[in-house]
Amino acid sequence: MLLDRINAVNDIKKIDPEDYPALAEEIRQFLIGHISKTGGHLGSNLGTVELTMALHLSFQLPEDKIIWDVGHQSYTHKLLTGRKDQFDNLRKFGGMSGFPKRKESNCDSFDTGHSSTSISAGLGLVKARDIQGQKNSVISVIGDGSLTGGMAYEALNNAAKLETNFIIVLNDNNMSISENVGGISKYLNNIRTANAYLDIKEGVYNTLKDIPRGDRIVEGIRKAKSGFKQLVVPGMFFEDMGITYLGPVDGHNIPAMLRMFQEAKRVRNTVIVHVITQKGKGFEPAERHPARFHGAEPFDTETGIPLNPRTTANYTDIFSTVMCKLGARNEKVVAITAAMPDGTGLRRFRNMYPDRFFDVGIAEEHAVTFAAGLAVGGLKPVVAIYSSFLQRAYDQIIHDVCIQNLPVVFAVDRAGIVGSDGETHQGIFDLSYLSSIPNMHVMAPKNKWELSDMMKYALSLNAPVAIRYPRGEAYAGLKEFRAPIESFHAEAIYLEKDVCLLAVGSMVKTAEEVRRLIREAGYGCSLINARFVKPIDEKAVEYAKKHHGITAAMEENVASGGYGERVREYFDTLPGEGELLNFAIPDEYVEHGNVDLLKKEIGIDAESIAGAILARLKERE
Ligand SMILES: Cc1ncc(C[n+]2csc(CCOP(=O)(O)OP(=O)(O)O)c2C)c(N)n1
Ligand SMILES: CC(=O)[C@@H](O)[C@H](O)COP(=O)(O)O
Ligand SMILES: [Mg+2]
Repeated sequence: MLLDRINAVNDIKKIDPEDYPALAEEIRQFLIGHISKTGGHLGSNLGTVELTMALHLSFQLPEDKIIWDVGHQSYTHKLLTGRKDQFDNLRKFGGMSGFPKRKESNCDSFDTGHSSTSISAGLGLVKARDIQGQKNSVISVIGDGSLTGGMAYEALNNAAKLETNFIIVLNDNNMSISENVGGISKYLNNIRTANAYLDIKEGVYNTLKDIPRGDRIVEGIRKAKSGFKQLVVPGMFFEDMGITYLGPVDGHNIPAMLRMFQEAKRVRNTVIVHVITQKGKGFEPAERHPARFHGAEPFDTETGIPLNPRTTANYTDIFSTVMCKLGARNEKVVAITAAMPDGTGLRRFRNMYPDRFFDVGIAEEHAVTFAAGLAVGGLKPVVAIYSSFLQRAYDQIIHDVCIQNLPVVFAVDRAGIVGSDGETHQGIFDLSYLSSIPNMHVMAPKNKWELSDMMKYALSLNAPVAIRYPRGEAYAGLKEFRAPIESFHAEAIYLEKDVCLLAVGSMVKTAEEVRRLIREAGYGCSLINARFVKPIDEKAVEYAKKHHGITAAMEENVASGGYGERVREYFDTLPGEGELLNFAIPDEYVEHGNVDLLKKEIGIDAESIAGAILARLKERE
């Protein structure tokens, strides 16, 4: 096996060039074999095998710096930098991350996870290099999807005036997670098509040259080609900015890329190398369904069929269904996604109401201000964005939506611990960052029915509302508790003495288990579903304080600025013996791993919470 000879960075340079195709094939089989068991970002990694090999052959790591945009395509890079043995624990708690991590390897030069950051970070590394008189290369690898993000253009604008070498590799597979969208995607498509056209022409020239008077015909065509070239010359958009454009080059042809990277190294300014790759290459199901294999759960390597198909609805499914119903009821309802029509469940809405659906690309900031414009224009926008990606649009939420008190509904998916994607993707800040904004309403459903009810309620409010719900299975318990949503009121589920649990969203399910354990220990226990995190229901807090024992505020969010802190602000002003304990995520980042395991680690699982409450009750007795 060629892979057996790759145990450390730069070992690839010892491989005979004739063996590169065989090595690429071994890497593909390795990735398919491992990701089929652990899950992970399959399609993007299969597409970048040769590209990564060419980069590692052309540059000297760790001195040269490669920055992987998003970082979900960095598995081959991990393999080629001595991390082969860690793939069994890919994205598992304590195991190797699915993204580049500087703490994991000195060959990972910048941590990523969110898109469109690589050019800014790369430019920073270039400037740091130049100021310190260093000579290394800096290479930012960005996908065509990530090139729809505004930050990439801010960085290109800045990089255009550079007078030293900075290499940007545009990894163009004509896909974001789903189909790529917008003007830039169309522009890149034109380059690809024109390139294919020019290739065909080369074939025609060669044939014509061999026939009588063929030379003169070829000359005529060349002239026509020049005119054509003026219209569609590859990369003029970048060239006009002052950035050198090279390519396009076949991203599965290692010798061609090696030549291109040598040329790129000689450029004395910012240079874009446009590389064409195929997402999912080498695994037929992923080639046919690139969106499905973008982020894969464990699957059968023969068929690509998931090993553990889902049998229950998740919150995204519920949101998807309710959006279709709301769209039918009210034609002013419009839906916006930032490049996640599948992840957010909006594809069905798009299929039913294509004119009222907008995929704006990986552009969360724009999505929010665009929604504000739609609201001012008289429509009812619903913006569906994952909790951690919505962090991008904080100013837009304040400046464009909330100051004007506009009726924009934020469907905040993946709120809470998301699991294997780790630090960059945990949705653990939204309750804090949203609750601190005047005019904003923040809600969280306890179960699948409540998500539907909250969506309907949110659209009836003439103000900004955020509804946050977690990744994964929608809770189907507590069905019998479905009191209508009333403005800013919590929902009483069980009322007893001793202990009172005030739980937010996903934590209501945990609270049921906490309550069971507390009652088993001989205490009474109330359970209140908070429903609103902002404004908080003060009556519920007053009721909680009447318990002489412990009140526990429970949330899947950081403690700082979260629900518990808001409760405490009021709780401490009230008379009574009761004591408040906050159960939330401590002031640290939560790494990747199984969700239940992570909750246990940080002490927000049922056993930990019940144990802490019972211990405190005993101390008080
Ligand atoms: C700010 C932000 N929004 C959304 C995402 C989710 N996301 C991850 S990869 C991806 C598509 C990236 O497309 P591209 O850069 O072309 O890479 P490919 O997956 O095609 O390899 C998206 C939308 C993200 N990581 N960061
Ligand atoms: C890399 C990235 O940001 C996305 O692919 C993300 O991993 C999707 O997460 P979900 O699997 O929760 O949709
Ligand atoms: Mg792409």
